[in-house]
Amino acid sequence: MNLTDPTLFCDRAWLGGEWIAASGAAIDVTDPADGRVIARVPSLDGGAIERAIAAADAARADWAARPAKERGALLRKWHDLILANADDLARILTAEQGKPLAEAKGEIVANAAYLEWFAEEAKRVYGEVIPAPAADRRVIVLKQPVGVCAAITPWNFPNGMITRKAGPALAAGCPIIVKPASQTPLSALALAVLADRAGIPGGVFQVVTGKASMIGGIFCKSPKLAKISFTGSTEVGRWLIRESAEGIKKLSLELGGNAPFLVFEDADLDAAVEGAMIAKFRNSGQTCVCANRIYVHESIAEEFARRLGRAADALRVGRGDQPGTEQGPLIDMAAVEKIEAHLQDALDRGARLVAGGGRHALGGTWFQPTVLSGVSPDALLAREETFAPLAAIIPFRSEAEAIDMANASEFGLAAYFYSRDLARVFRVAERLESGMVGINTGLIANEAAPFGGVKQSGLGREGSRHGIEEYVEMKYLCMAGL
Ligand SMILES: NC(=O)C1=CN([C@@H]2O[C@H](COP(=O)(O)OP(=O)(O)OC[C@H]3O[C@@H](n4cnc5c(N)ncnc54)[C@H](OP(=O)(O)O)[C@@H]3O)[C@@H](O)[C@H]2O)C=CC1
Ligand SMILES: O=C(O)[C@H](O)CS(=O)(=O)O
Repeated sequence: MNLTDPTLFCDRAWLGGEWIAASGAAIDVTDPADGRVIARVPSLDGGAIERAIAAADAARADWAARPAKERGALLRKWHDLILANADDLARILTAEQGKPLAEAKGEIVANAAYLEWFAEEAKRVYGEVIPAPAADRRVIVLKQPVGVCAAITPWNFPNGMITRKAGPALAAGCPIIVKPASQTPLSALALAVLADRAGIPGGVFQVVTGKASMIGGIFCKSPKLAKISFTGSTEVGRWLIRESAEGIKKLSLELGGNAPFLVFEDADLDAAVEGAMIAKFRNSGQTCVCANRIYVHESIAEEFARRLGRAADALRVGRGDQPGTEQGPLIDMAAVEKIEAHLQDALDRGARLVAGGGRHALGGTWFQPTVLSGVSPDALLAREETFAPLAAIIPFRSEAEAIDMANASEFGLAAYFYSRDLARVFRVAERLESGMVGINTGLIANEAAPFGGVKQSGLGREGSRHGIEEYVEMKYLCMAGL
């Protein structure tokens, strides 16, 4: 990997301030570009997970009692170390996840910004003094950390999904235990090396690796653990709700999406194509906010398809660590099989192939950036998240029809639309059923904005001043006889 600092490549779990090497059961970490095993990380047993929770619980009071400014300073130091080591972190990320190096570095830098943001927000967790209904009373609201938290994170953003959760948790005064995806634990462990270097206590930020259902089960049942923040599939999100029901855990869930992308007849077509390329093909189509259903007004649908197809054909497909690569491999063969099923279903229902259309000549899990036009609104891909580089163009006749089709989904994470008509911009933005709407842009996430969904796309928000509220409880003090 040619790391400037080889100590960032770490294959041990970070538990209570100790590095735990694999002894017995282990998880192979592979490079999706060639299937080569690049590391083996421990598959911890239940006892180790309980020890991590105990270590977090032991660290809880001291961490919560530290002045917010001090917690913020440590977060800031961690942020600075991440930026200083961004090139190495990007190499590790690309090796285990496959995305192009430039995108990997983009993920790291853009999401380190959440640490910087919450380092500042730590100082602004304000309580309230509320005018009381009686003269002898005072109503005061304190905001206090919820307690020990766990984060379960996915493989598509192995670095960013951790800083987005750890930033607000640590800022609010909560220790956090991270269970990264088994396919991409090395980015999480590199972050732990830097957290330790920044001076964040061992029990306050931990990374455990192992069997997901076992670890998730312990998180859900432990009375010492107050909250779980999860990003991943809706299926696992539902499972976490069920498993944690007994102990009434707090949950933040960032689940599946099925983003509609609407292009109206008054749109700037070049801008819409550029936005669709980002919203569809970033991370090879493996983001939860990826455009999955592209609805284009029938008067411009063919022209839009032609331009999008040309742009998709021009994408440079290759290994993420090769200069100039714009599209890396998919994470695994299951992802390849899913895109094939969605593609075949759309073709069977009459769609026309504009670009790509199958596995890439590179073999493995590479897939050609693919564009379809004339897709039926009933196609499988209109109902299920494809999570792969398949852009499906579905023509529409009227604004009302476009909005109805966009909202005909149980998901509601992101939506996008392109229009230059100001009245339409407000009308459509207000009617779309999603937590986030990109208007004349295909890129919406940033640390200052509340990221999250409605309907079955999840619960809670990450980023912005609202993000830290997920990690604090209100306590109301009722003062009488004054
Ligand atoms: N919202 C988003 O950003 C994401 C959405 N997805 C969607 O989900 C689909 C499937 O992807 P997949 O990776 O399987 O997603 P999962 O939801 O299975 O995985 C996400 C995380 O949850 C963990 N996990 C899996 N099962 C459990 C469990 N029972 N209890 C606790 N944690 C668990 C995984 O661990 P482990 O890796 O060890 O199994 C991983 O850390 C994708 O095709 C996509 O549609 C996927 C990833 C991110
Ligand atoms: O897949 C996700 O979780 C997000 O889409 C990542 S991003 O859009 O915020 O970069």
